[in-house]
Amino acid sequence: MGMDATAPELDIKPLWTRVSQHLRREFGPAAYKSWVQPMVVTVQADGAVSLGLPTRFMRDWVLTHYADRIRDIWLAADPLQRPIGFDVAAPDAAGAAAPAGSDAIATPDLDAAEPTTGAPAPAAGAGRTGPRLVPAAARGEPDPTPAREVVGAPLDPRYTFDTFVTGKPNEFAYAAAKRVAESERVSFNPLFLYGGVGLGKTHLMHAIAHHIRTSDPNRNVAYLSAEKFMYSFIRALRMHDTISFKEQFRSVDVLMIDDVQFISGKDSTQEEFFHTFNALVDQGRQIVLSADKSPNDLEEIGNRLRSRLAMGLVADLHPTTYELRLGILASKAEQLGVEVPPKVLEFIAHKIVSNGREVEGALTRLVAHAQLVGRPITLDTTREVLHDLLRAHDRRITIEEIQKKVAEHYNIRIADMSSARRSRAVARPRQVAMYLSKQLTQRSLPEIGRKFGGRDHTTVMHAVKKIEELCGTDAGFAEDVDLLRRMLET
Ligand SMILES: Nc1ncnc2c1ncn2[C@@H]1O[C@H](COP(=O)(O)OP(=O)(O)OP(=O)(O)O)[C@@H](O)[C@H]1O
Repeated sequence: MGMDATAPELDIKPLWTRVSQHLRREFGPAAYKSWVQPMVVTVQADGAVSLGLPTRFMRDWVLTHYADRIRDIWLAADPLQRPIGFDVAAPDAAGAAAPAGSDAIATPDLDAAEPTTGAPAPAAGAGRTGPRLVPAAARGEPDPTPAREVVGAPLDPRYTFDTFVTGKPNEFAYAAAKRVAESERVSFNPLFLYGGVGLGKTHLMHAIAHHIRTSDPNRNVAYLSAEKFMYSFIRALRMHDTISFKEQFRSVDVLMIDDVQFISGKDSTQEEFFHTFNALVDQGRQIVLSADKSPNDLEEIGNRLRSRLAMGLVADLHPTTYELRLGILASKAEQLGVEVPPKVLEFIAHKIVSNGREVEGALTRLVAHAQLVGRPITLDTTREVLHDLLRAHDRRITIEEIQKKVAEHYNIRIADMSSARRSRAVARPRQVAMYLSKQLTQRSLPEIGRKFGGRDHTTVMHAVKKIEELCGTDAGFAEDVDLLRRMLET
C-alpha cells in the first residue's frame, strides 16, 4: 500500500493532505475522525514535524494505537524524511489544537468531500484468527455510528444460549449468565465474566442480551465494547455533549460492556465509567461485564473501580478441554449445515488445543475448502488444508525462536525486536517477525505485541497486513519470508 508515485512533495500542506487521505482509507472514517482529524501539524525549527492533539489522553491513545502506522505512511510520502512526533497542543479559540504563533496546518475533514466507504476502523478484537463471519459492528467494535445509537449495538444472531456448548470449563459462567438473563430482578451486580482469548465471553454476553431482548422487549439493553464506550465518551467530550452521553447510558436497564480491560489506564474514561456504573447500580439496574482477566488482575485500574467490579459475581471461563472442543465443533458443523465425519472432528479437537475461535476457524476453513473444490471432507484433506495450523501445534514454535531467526537473517540485534527504534532497517524485520509469530504460533495479537516490547495489538495487526501486502507486490520479499518460514518449520 505504498504512496502514489507522483512528483515529490516538499510542501507540508499537500503532503499532509495526501497522508491524511491514506490514513482515512486505512483506519476507516470513524477512527480517522476521532484520532487523526483533530491533529494539527506544525514544522519545528529543527525541521521535525509535530502532530498536535488537543489532550494528553488523545495523544497517548494515538501513540499506542496509530503512531507506528502514521510514521510509516508519513516516511513513505515525505521525500525529506522529516521525523514526526506526537504532542499535546492546547486548543486555540477556533477549537483547533494549534500552538499559538506557529504556522499550524489543520487536518482536512475528508468526510466533507468523500463518501464514507473506507475500511472499518482497526479495533479491539480485529485480526481474530480464522475466517471472520461476524461484522465488526456486531461485535460492538467501533464503527461510524453516532454515540447516541450505541445503545442499539447489533448482536450476532448466532451467539445464543442454545448454541453455547457447556462443559466443565465454562459451566459456572454459563449458569451465572443464564441466571442474569432469566431473572427479572437484578441478580448479581455486576456479573463479571472473564477468561482467555476465544473462550466464549462475547458469545455469552450476546446470549444474555438476546435472551433479555426477546423475553422482555421493554427492557433497555445496552451492549457495547469498552473501546466503543471510550470512543463515544471522547467524541462526546469533543462535541461538548457529555450530558447526553451520560443520559444515554444512565437510562438503560441492563448495561453490558465487553472487554473492559480496554478501559484500564485510560483515566478519564475510567472515571466516567465508574460514575455511570455507580448511578446504574444505585438505580437497581443490571450490569454485565467481560474482560480477559479477573478484576484483581486488571492492571492500571483504580482501586475504587476494582473493588466495585469485584463486588458482584465474578465467573471465569477456563481453557477448553478436548470434550468441549469436540462439542463446539459438532455444534458449529451443524450450524454450517455440513456433514463432517466424526473422525475429522475428533482429529481437529485433538490437534487444535487452543480455544473456541481457533477450532471454529479451522472448521470454517475446512468446509470452505471442501465446498470450493467440490471434494468430500476426509482426514487426508483435513491434514492438507490445515497443515499450517497443525504444524504450528505440533512443533510449538515460540515467538523467541522467530525473533532470533529473523534477527539473524536480517543481521539486526535481537534486542531490536523489542526496542523503540523505528528506522526501516529495524522496523521491517520486526514486522516480519510479528507476521511469522501470527502465522506460526497460536498466540493472540495482544500476546504477540507484548513480546515485542509491549506493543499494542493494532501494531501487530498492521505489521501482518503490511507484510501480506509486500508479499503480494514484491516476489523477492515474499521468497525471503517464505524461506524464513521454512527454516522455522523444519
Ligand atoms: N462454549 C462455546 N460454545 C460454542 N461456541 C463457542 C464456545 N466458546 C467459544 N465459542 C466460539 O468461539 C468463538 C470465539 O468466542 P468469543 O468471541 O465469545 O470469545 P471471547 O472470549 O469473547 O474472545 P476475546 O477475548 O478474543 O474477545 C465464537 O465464534 C464462539 O461462538
